[in-house]
Amino acid sequence: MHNKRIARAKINLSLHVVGQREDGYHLLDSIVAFADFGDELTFAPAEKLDLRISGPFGSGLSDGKDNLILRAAQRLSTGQGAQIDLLKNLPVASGIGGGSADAAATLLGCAELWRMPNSFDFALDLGADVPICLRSQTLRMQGIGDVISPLWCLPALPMVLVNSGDAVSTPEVFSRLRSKENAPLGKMPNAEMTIGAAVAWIAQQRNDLEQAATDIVPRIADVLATLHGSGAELARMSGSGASCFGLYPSIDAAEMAAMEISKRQPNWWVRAGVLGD
Ligand SMILES: C[C@@](CO)(OP(=O)(O)O)[C@H](O)COP(=O)(O)OP(=O)(O)OC[C@H]1O[C@@H](n2ccc(N)nc2=O)[C@H](O)[C@@H]1O
Ligand SMILES: Nc1ncnc2c1ncn2[C@@H]1O[C@H](COP(=O)(O)OP(=O)(O)O)[C@@H](O)[C@H]1O
Repeated sequence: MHNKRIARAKINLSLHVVGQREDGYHLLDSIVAFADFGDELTFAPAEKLDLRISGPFGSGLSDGKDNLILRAAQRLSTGQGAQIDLLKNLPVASGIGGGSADAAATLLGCAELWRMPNSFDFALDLGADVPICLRSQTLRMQGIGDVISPLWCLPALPMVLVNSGDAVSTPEVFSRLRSKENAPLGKMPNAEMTIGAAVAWIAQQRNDLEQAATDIVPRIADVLATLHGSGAELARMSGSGASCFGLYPSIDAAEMAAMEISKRQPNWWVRAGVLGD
């Protein structure tokens, strides 16, 4: 009856802002991949909906109705309850979609517990990143997150993810963006690439939110410089920040770099892992 899910961290390998809708939401063109680590959620039968939170980033996160987990469960429930336990391993409000990944894991976990079909046409209302987190696979995201296409050309990518402890508000970053109409993603290769070719192609793309986020949190520039200094072949911010990732030629190189960064910056959150399906 119980079930357990990993809400994998989402990384925007590139994020182009290509326009703005009349309701203020920005149109994106983004390549998204998922890490092999994330928050851990368990779902068990219960009379009512209840959420318990633990883990390194659990304190300060509300376990009330505003938590995306309870919002997702409430939206799906037709009266059923569940005991949901969250081990919050991912930093909050950090551009890696932890809240959206938790919401997506909750929809899947509760649907299994309640023997309901996996059909969540309301997912986008919970957050722009929830539909992609339901897929948790490498993909291209367009529109505001509602247009999703699979991507086969990227190999598994060794990476290090770093957060300096600075939370950034997504709406604030978007509101500071100077140019709202930028070039879309470059032409996509149609055959699977080597790690080197993939990194070279990703390097030609951009994160259009990086400058606006760095204006709010100047330390993002230090995080990027540290990743470059640790041997990353590419370093970039994810989402609206402030987490940044580096890509490396091998998992050994990524693990060595993570150890080196942790030694130099013991207060930063640093994780080595692999991005891909
Ligand atoms: C920017 C992205 C890129 O993957 O990632 P994060 O930085 O959040 O991880 C996402 O689009 C974020 O998705 P999500 O965090 O679910 O956003 P939402 O809760 O729907 O939106 C929060 C607010 O951000 C702004 N917003 C969000 C998405 C978008 N395409 N345009 C926007 O202008 C709006 O002001 C909105 O009210
Ligand atoms: N389960 C949850 N995990 C993380 N954040 C949550 C959750 N529920 C609600 N939130 C709220 O959602 C906002 C965005 O959080 P998050 O998804 O971590 O950001 P981002 O997409 O930038 O990584 C935060 O301000 C946080 O307070």
